[in-house]
Amino acid sequence: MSRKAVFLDRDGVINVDHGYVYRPGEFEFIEGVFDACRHLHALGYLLIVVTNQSGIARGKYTEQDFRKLTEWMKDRFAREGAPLTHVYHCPHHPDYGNADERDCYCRKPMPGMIIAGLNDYGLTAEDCIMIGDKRADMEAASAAGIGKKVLVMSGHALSPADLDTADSVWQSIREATRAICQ
Ligand SMILES: O=P(O)(O)OC[C@@H](O)[C@H]1O[C@@H](OP(=O)(O)O)[C@@H](O)[C@@H](O)[C@@H]1O
Ligand SMILES: [Mg+2]
Ligand SMILES: [Zn+2]
Repeated sequence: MSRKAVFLDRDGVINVDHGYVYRPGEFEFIEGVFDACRHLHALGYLLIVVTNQSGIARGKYTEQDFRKLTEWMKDRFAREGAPLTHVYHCPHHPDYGNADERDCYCRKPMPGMIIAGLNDYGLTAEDCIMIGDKRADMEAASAAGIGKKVLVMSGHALSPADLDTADSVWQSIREATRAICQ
């Protein structure tokens, strides 16, 4: 049997994007995210987070701050019966750091984090789903050959051109999952 995953963007999909969130106190889970992820897990999807964290390159918070928040978030998901298999992050931004960091392959819309997940867990890209709140999420998924690209409106404002990059658009991960699991 092929192995499949749902690749989840973090800010705007799992939690409200208050802008460069790095403390549990400011991490506001989006309504229905645990139910949705429990459901996807029960259907045999691995739950893999792929998140741009340019707040690290920008000096807003550190790798250690990010790691602490991630451990806390993973613990919450585990206790809700929806364990996260892996959280990949890109700490870079094109305006900061050395040439390699500025031009990295992991910052979405580049597909590096998704490709790492496909390889690390032996996944079939065509059977996987990406859920994101920005065009960059859809473009990264497309470049990695992900089978289903889903945009949600619980994060950034989306233009008609952005909406065109997705296979389907839903209010939030809750509605997206209901549709996927029908
Ligand atoms: O949505 P994901 O990939 O999980 O994470 C995005 C965040 O790291 C931040 O990404 C920033 O974009 P820039 O990185 O500055 O372009 C802005 O969109 C922030 O509001 C947001 O918090
Ligand atoms: Mg996002
Ligand atoms: Zn990167």
